[in-house]
Amino acid sequence: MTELGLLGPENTYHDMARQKFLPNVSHVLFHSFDDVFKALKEKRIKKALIAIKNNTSGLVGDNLERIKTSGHRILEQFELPIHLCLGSFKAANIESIKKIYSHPMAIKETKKFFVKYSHITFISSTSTVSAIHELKNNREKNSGVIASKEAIEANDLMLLSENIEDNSTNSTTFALVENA
Ligand SMILES: O=C(O)C(=O)Cc1ccccc1
Repeated sequence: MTELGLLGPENTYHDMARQKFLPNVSHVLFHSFDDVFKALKEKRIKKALIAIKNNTSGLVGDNLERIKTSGHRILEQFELPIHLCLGSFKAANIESIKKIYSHPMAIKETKKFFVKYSHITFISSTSTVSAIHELKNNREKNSGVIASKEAIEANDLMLLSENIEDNSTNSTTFALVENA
């Protein structure tokens, strides 16, 4: 059985938390929180690393509620500073961006930054890195993503703006959860 399951693909904030706090632990990356919870319930993974709350934007979906109602045990909690960046497929300036893909938490944590760009439509993805993949697959010129600098650079996108999080102390708490 694999030791740990978490939200992927490679270079999500979950993956960055894993690298920082649980390096050298065998792991498998899943496409959605639903898939992580399912694998934990079916005992395909021993533990899961799941984001539960952000210090300014509050709860991460219903993850904490799901952990509690499933009777899973929280073994440890880790806090990761979250710095968000704006990336695009082609060199562009922010004024030309019409559509932005990202995970709902990343969209929430940059709301103030985008207030003056009221023409932008936001589209939810299952993770910041899935958002990058959608953008790349569609080869969309006037679209952007909100993701980490690491994920934007690893996927060869243009970095348009760094540290766009509304709160400079932005951080997320990740729970290490065991199927109990
Ligand atoms: O989409 C990701 O990269 C995640 O790991 C989920 C997430 C998104 C934004 C802040 C914290 C976690």
